[in-house]
Amino acid sequence: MSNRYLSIENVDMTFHAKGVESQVLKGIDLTVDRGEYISIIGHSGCGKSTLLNIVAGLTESTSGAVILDGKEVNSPGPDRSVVFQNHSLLPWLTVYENVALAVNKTCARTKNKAERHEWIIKNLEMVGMGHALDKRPAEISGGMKQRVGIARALAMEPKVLLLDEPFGALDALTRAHLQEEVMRIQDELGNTVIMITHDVDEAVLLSDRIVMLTNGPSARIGEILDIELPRPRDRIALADDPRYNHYRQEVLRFLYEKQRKVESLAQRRGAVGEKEKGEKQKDEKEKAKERARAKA
Ligand SMILES: Nc1ncnc2c1ncn2[C@@H]1O[C@H](COP(=O)(O)OP(=O)(O)OP(=O)(O)O)[C@@H](O)[C@H]1O
Repeated sequence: MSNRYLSIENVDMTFHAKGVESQVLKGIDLTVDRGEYISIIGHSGCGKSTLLNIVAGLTESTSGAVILDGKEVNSPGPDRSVVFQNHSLLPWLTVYENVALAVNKTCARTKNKAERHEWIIKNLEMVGMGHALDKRPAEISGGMKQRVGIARALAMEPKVLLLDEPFGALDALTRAHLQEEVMRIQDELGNTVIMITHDVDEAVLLSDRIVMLTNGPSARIGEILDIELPRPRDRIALADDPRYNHYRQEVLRFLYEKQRKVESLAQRRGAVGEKEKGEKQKDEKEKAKERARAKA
């Protein structure tokens, strides 16, 4: 049953930079149910991060609205925590202190000091970082930093977790481990998640729905694919599952079709440009001949 926990309503985004206006998003409509895992996929530069930033309240849309649990989103808030591709941990704080900073801010009224301490440890243990509480970011690997970032985001108990290519900077093995962790945590906590990814397998493995954006400018939602694979999901078993491969093909087909359209548009523009150039050269030659004739 749909409960429209989060709704993105007719969102447009136009940037104005150095006197140039560029429309990035046009008429984005999407509703997300509580506990749903949504991936957003689309070609580079189409506006995925812009859309996520609008939901996060970091960017104000030109028109339209984002409604979360009955309230309009107008600014960043603890009900939406964001994990970026490159960790945003404070380098002078330890792993524990990085999470504590967020927890002390968001749970000051709901948890006493001892409860907050337990909560910080619990969230770090959930992502397998309970052994490194006193390490500073420079002393741990990229994958570990992302784990801490995810623990920090989860510890804030957000209504929506926003993940902007959270595994994009990691090697394949670390990436796979973290995907497993996120699936396990998702099964346990039932978070509502919106994740940007470029990775088709990752999108199919983790999502309930994949939202595919058309190429910009003025990107729209091109298609939405329901991923009806039972959970928990096992990547090895899914590799031979015809449904899994069908979903992969669907996303790839969408991305390649969009790419082909862009290429043929660019070729057409190039051909038109060449034709115009040729005609201009012909005109100039004719004019030069006329001038020569007039002189004679
Ligand atoms: N603050 C801004 N001012 C002007 N233009 C911007 C701003 N932020 C983003 N853009 C432009 O909006 C377009 C979409 O950018 P965005 O980062 O949302 O795309 P994306 O799909 O997330 O890209 P990628 O997959 O490469 O990360 C780009 O052309 C970008 O240059």
